Amino acid sequence: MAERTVKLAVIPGDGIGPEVVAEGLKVLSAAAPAHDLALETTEYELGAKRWHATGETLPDSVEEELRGHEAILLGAVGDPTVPSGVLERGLLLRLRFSFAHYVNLRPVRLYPGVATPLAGTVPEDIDMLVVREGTEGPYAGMGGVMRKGTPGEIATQDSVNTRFGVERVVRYAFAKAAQRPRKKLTLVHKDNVLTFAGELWQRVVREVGAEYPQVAVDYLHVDAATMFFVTQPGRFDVVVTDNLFGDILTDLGAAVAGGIGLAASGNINPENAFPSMFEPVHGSAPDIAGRGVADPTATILSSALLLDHLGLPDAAGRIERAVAEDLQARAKDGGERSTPRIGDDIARRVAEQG
Ligand SMILES: NC(=O)C1=CN([C@@H]2O[C@H](COP(=O)(O)OP(=O)(O)OC[C@H]3O[C@@H](n4cnc5c(N)ncnc54)[C@H](O)[C@@H]3O)[C@@H](O)[C@H]2O)C=CC1
Ligand SMILES: CC(C)CC(=O)C(=O)O
Ligand SMILES: [Mg+2]
Repeated sequence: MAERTVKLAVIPGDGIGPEVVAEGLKVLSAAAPAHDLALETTEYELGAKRWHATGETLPDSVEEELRGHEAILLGAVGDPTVPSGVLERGLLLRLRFSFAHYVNLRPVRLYPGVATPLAGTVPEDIDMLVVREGTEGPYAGMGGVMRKGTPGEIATQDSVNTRFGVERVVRYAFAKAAQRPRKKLTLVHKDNVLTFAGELWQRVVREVGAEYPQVAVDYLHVDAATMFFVTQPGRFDVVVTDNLFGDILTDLGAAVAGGIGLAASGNINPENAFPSMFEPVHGSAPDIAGRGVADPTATILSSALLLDHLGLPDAAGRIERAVAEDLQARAKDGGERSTPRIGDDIARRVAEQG
């Protein structure tokens, strides 16, 4: 009998979601025996297919069931046959909001051997942790449309920034920065224009920062930050930012660190009052879905974040090492591999480790 059973909910979702999630599960299963783990997975069919069949995005009863799991592994949601936002808001954001995933944790790390478009232009020591706020900002869903369809139409989309919401994510970011060797935190915002929200973020960072004198604090406007992600990525250690800025910055971070197919994320409820949810940074990529060409590495690394969050850092480290080895091997032979083949190769490296 395994020492620990991990109760995992799996939402493959749309597009390449099911393809990459299958590889994430393959690698998790390969890692489990060496750490005396058993995986008890329950798969939920949510996404475009269910919406077309029933009109449902996330029934209350399913949300309730998900609540009973230790963690959720998600592929991606969104499909060209469904109006934009229906699944993204009705399923993904609903889960992030309902389960208080106020930390959207997105490591941006350039692994040895991985090609970056920055090659030869800047020092390529990229190792940052983007702590994106996950439940507020312009994603909150506040706003509306007036005089729709008329020449005087006005659409507003408010950014919600509560003291409570900002402080809890800033506290998490400082705690992370204090644990890392470089102990640096950069707040990214736009306080020269978004003055109300920006001033709140600045004040909270100042106040919480006083409790962390060992952490050096920097501030960048988001436009300048995008430039420095490309021209000086080494200046970033922990980045804390709002929901929208963090969304945009982490696709850019993925691009400079070897591509969107490698970028992992966790939607975390640090208090474990609700299950945290792990997913690649990328979306459902309908342009390549069903062809077996999606890179599952982002989902595999997200599975490692999942294990780490569940207090299983050794098992997480096993997966990360296997991915690092696989990325080194790719750098040498460079051949194209299918989605399941990459999963097989990483699972084999996971199993082969002593
Ligand atoms: N967390 C989620 O579920 C997210 C869902 N979406 C949804 O996904 C759909 C497509 O959105 P896009 O803006 O096109 O973003 P996307 O991330 O799905 O795709 C952007 C580009 O990256 C490529 N790509 C993505 N993942 C890849 C992988 N693993 N391997 C190789 N190439 C990969 C795609 O082929 C595409 O060319 C939309 O419905 C969108 O709303 C978008 C982002 C996040
Ligand atoms: C609601 C999602 C589609 C937002 C997104 O792009 C992301 O979380 O990366
Ligand atoms: Mg995104």
